Amino acid sequence: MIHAENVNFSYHTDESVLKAVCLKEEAGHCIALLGNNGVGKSTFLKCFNRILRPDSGTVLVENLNISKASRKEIALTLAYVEQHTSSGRLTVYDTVLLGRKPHMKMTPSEEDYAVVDNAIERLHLTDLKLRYTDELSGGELQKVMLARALAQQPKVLLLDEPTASLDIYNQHEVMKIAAGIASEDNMTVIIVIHDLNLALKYCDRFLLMHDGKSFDYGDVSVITSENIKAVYGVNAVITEVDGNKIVIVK
Ligand SMILES: Nc1ncnc2c1ncn2[C@@H]1O[C@H](COP(=O)(O)OP(=O)(O)OP(=O)(O)O)[C@@H](O)[C@H]1O
Repeated sequence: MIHAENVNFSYHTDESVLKAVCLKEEAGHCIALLGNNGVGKSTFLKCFNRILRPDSGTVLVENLNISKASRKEIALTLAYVEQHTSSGRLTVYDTVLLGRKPHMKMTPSEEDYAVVDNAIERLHLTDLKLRYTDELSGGELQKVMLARALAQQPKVLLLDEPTASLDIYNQHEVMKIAAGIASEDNMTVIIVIHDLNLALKYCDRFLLMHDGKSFDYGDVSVITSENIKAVYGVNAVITEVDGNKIVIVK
């Protein structure tokens, strides 16, 4: 279970970026974090995993209070793939192996290697595993960082625009994998995403943010023309294709 309660944050100015943001959910859901540019989605993810310290409010993952947890406890609980990934000069394999750091003793165990192999296979990176990360395309690197986060075996996976630099095939691949991780591994996956139709196809919960606040939260029923107008300021119609809701901006 995750529970973010009344999370407030400002960046050294009087202006609040997050205003009492709340999010409570059982494990096993893939949650889309939606809202317009600058509304505070990335800031919320960073407050969630204590890269930033909220001014007030709490974040609980199961019984762990993130504001009081050690760095090791946080690394065993939360994995985060940031929006703009960069890499040093390591192979893909060694980069993914870094995800095992919180679990590792002095040297990697057989289990560590098995988890890394599994993450690499799950992201279809086997052919790239001996390549250096600074020689990959942006989309390939994005998938490597997701594999590293998976290798961490967290309870909560935080993904900031994971599909931003991916082609249409890989956008769907990554979202399918993210949704699969949530349902099959009983993990909570929180994804900042701008593409509403990708979110609708793969996520089962939606947090709509507006003006630094949680505007609405719930299953697919919260994606309505009214909410889209209120949050994004655009007129949209909602229709269905093959049982999936889709949004068409008028
Ligand atoms: N390091 C920082 N210092 C000061 N202000 C910041 C900093 N990072 C972000 N902000 C501001 O905080 C607000 C929220 O930014 P944030 O990146 O969380 O928004 P977002 O919803 O993720 O946006 P986008 O969809 O464009 O990625 C914005 O007004 C932004 O300018």
